Amino acid sequence: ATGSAPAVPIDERFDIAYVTPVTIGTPPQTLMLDFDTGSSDLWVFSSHMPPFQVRGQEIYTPDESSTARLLEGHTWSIMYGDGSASRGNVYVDTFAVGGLTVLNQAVQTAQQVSASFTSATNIDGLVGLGFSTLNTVRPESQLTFFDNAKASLDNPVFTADLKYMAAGTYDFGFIDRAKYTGEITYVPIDPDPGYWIFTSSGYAVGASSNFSATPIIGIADTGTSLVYLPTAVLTAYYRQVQGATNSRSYGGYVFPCDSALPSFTFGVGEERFTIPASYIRYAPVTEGSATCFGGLQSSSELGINIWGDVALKAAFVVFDSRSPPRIGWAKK
Ligand SMILES: CC(C)C[C@H](NC(=O)C[C@H](O)[C@H](CC1CCCCC1)NC(=O)CC[C@H](O)[C@H](Cc1ccccc1)NC(=O)OC(C)(C)C)C(=O)O
Repeated sequence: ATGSAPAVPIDERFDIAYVTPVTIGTPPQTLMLDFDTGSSDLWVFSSHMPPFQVRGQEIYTPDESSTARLLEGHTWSIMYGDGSASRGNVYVDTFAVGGLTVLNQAVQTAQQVSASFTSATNIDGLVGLGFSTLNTVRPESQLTFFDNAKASLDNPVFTADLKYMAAGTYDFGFIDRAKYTGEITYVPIDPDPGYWIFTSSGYAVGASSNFSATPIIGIADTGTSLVYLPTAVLTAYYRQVQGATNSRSYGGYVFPCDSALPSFTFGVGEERFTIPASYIRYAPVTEGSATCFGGLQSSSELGINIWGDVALKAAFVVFDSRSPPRIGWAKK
C-alpha cells in the first residue's frame, strides 16, 4: 500500500505550520492535522472538550462513529517545546490519509488544550511521525499511524516535500522520483531519543563557497517552523546582515526587512543544501512592521538543534524506518 496527501500552509503569508486532511471513523469525519516528525501522539480536537476551547477547529466526535471504541483507563498529556499543551482520553478507530487506511489506530481525544492551540484555528490536532517510544499514552503507550501502517506499506518510508508558501506533499510507502532531482544522500538516524536525529556535515553563510566542516547534530522536525542552530553559526550568519540584533524583547534575531540577506547552506554528507534568503526573511515581527524576524534562530535554550520547516522546504526529505533507520535528503 501507499498514500499521498497535501501539506497545506495554515497561513498564506508565513509557513508557520502545514496541515493535511485525514478522515477518522465511520462515517468518515474529516480533520486537518499537523503531521509532526518531532512528536509521536495522534491527538485531535474532540467533542470531549469544553466548547469555549474550540475556536473554529473541526472536532472528532467518537459517539458518531460506529467503529470508535474507548481504550478503557488510558489517558495522555503532552507539552511541546513552545509551551503549548493538551491532554485527554483515548479511542481506537479507523484512520485514513491520502488513500492509506489504518484500522484500530489509537486516536487521542482532547479534553483540554492550552490557549495557543485554541487560537491556532486552522490546526485540528497533530499526527506524530516521531518514533513511537515518545508516545505519551499511559498505562500502555500507543503506536503512531506510520508504525501501524508500516507492515502494509510497499516500503517502510515516508517523504516530506514541503514548499515555500505553497502546498507540498507527504508520501507514504514510496519515493516519488518526480519530486526530486539528482540522487538522495542518506545519513544514519539515532532512533533512541525518539526523534529523527542526524548529523549535518557543516554549513556555509551564503552559497557553499566558505563551507565550515563542523558536525551539527539536530532533529528533522516538520512541526517546528524555523531552524534552530548553535550560537556560533548564528553569529557567523547575522554578522553579514546589516542592522541584525539578537532581540530579547522579540525573543530572537531580528533585522530591518529591507536588509540584504545571504542564503544559508548546510551539509548532508558530501551534499550541500541552500536555504534561500527569502525563507530566512521569515516575517515582520508584527503586522506591517519594518523589522523582520529571522528564519534562523539560536538553539542555545533548546538543548537540541532543530532543522524545521525553513530548512525542510529547501529539500526533498526521506524518512526511512528500515533497520537501521536513516534520513535521506535530495535537491528538488
Ligand atoms: C512531548 C514530546 C514527546 C515531543 C515534543 N516535541 C516538540 O515539542 C516538537 C514538535 O515538533 C512541536 C510540534 C508543534 C507544537 C505546537 C503546535 C504545532 C506543532 N514543535 C514545537 O513545539 C515548536 C513550535 C513551532 O515552532 C511553532 C508552531 C506553531 C504553529 C502554529 C501556530 C503557532 C506556533 N511555531 C512557532 O513558534 O513559530 C514562530 C517562532 C515563527 C512563532 C518535545 O520535544 O517536547
